[in-house]
Amino acid sequence: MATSASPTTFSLLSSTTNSSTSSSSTRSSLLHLSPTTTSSGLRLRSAGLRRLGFAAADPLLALHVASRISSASSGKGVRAVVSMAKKSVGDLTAADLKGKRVFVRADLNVPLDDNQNITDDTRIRAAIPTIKHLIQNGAKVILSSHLGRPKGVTPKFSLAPLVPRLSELIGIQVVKADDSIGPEVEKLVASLPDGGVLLLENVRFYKEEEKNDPEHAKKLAALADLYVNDAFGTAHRAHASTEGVTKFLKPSVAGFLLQKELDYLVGAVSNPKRPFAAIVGGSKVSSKIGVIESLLEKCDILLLGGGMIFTFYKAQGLSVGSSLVEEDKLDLATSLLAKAKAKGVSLLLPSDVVIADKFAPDANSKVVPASAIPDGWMGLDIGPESIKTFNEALETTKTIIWNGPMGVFEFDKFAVGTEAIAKKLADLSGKGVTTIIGGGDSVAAVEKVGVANVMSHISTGGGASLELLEGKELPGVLALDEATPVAV
Ligand SMILES: Nc1ncnc2c1ncn2[C@@H]1O[C@H](COP(=O)(O)OP(=O)(O)O)[C@@H](O)[C@H]1O
Ligand SMILES: O=C(OP(=O)(O)O)[C@H](O)COP(=O)(O)O
Repeated sequence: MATSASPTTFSLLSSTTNSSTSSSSTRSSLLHLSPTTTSSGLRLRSAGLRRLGFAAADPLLALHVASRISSASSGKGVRAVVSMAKKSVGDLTAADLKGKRVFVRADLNVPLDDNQNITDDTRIRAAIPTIKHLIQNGAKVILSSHLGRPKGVTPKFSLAPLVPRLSELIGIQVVKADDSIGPEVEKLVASLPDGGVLLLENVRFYKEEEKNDPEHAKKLAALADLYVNDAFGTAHRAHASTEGVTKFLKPSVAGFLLQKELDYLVGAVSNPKRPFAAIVGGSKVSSKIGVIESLLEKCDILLLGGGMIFTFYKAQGLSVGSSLVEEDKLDLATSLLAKAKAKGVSLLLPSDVVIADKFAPDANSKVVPASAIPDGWMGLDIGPESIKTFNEALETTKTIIWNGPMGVFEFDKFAVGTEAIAKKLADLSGKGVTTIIGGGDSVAAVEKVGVANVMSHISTGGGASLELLEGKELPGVLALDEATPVAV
């Protein structure tokens, strides 16, 4: 849990704020605020928080944040709150941008099918407002992203398939580099016209990217004059292109998408309407299972699906056949089950699963109880009984955050659980429940069902939104320049 010792953090509030008694703790913080609050102080606080989107969302929450930062910075509350806002790309005008080379880190990690076709372009569309603002103000945009988790140069993880869609959405032909650093890239940058866009090759083709190697970050930075981070989906990674590069480029500012995501998620999830449910699935078990611990501090109901569940089953002594399992997380799974019980959180694991005899769209499949997965079979979706139980649990909620599909939804046979949950959330959204979907594949699933537009918020970051929910600081955000304090 982040303590917000630094006044410049951009994380969610502490567990006291997010506890089931959040509204009363918010009020008590307000009372604590009053002795140090002057009327001008309040105005400054409000101004700083409005920049983050708090004031419109919830004045009580806004003041609570002010109070918390105020106490964390020993009497320098007003200055701290104002400085907490990050400088925005919207603060940069033509005077700052014309003719300048701007390194834009986006998260263009979109799903591709076997023929390299984009199956969901949400993340590309989300990156467009920042790119357009820059080119309309005469900047030369050097656009970068990762795709997947390649080990070295891997053609199937090239960003080349993204060029046509990017060009169409931006409205100009995007030039593609075959590398992300080096003399060839430098030549392309030098020939880029004002208002032009150069897409670098997958930044993860260099292992130095994920190591956040300073020398590598310096090479990336050498391509540009200033930096914009708009990669919310990767803001929880301290990599060379998300964090290291900021040490060498000034100003380093937040893009519109990054700001929009933070504004919504910090506001909605720090003080959720209760009961508050989280649904966690997908395949990134090792990076998400840890999040469950802190979700147990914040949620009333926790539903688990996807590849996540088999580690829990195995930890309970069940056989899981050849399903996805993280052997080194078995003890953690056991302790999480115990913790949920102790905390009175309703942690639901699917009672039945759809199993397959191979990982393929044409696999033979059948529904079995979770306790009866035979050897040689793997669980690829939640079963009908589980869908019913999950739907009933969700009926009782007021806020739901969902990250990670319930099954291998890319194969029609194993998409039923994910689609049922997507439809249920759409239905509840129509009834006033706050529904937040995070993660590349989860969003793709919701798009596939055609219900994305009815959800309260579609987040381009799965892991990032969960870490924000945990109260962790996002390194990609922390590294950015603070906004200049505004006089009110
Ligand atoms: N039971 C399962 N076994 C293996 N993979 C699964 C299972 N359930 C879901 N998945 C896979 O999880 C992937 C998405 O996981 P993840 O990246 O964690 O989600 P997100 O991108 O929404 O954060 C999908 O490609 C899906 O096929
Ligand atoms: O797809 C992503 O994260 P997500 O699956 O948690 O939404 C981001 O692009 C980050 O990718 P990473 O988890 O390989 O660092």
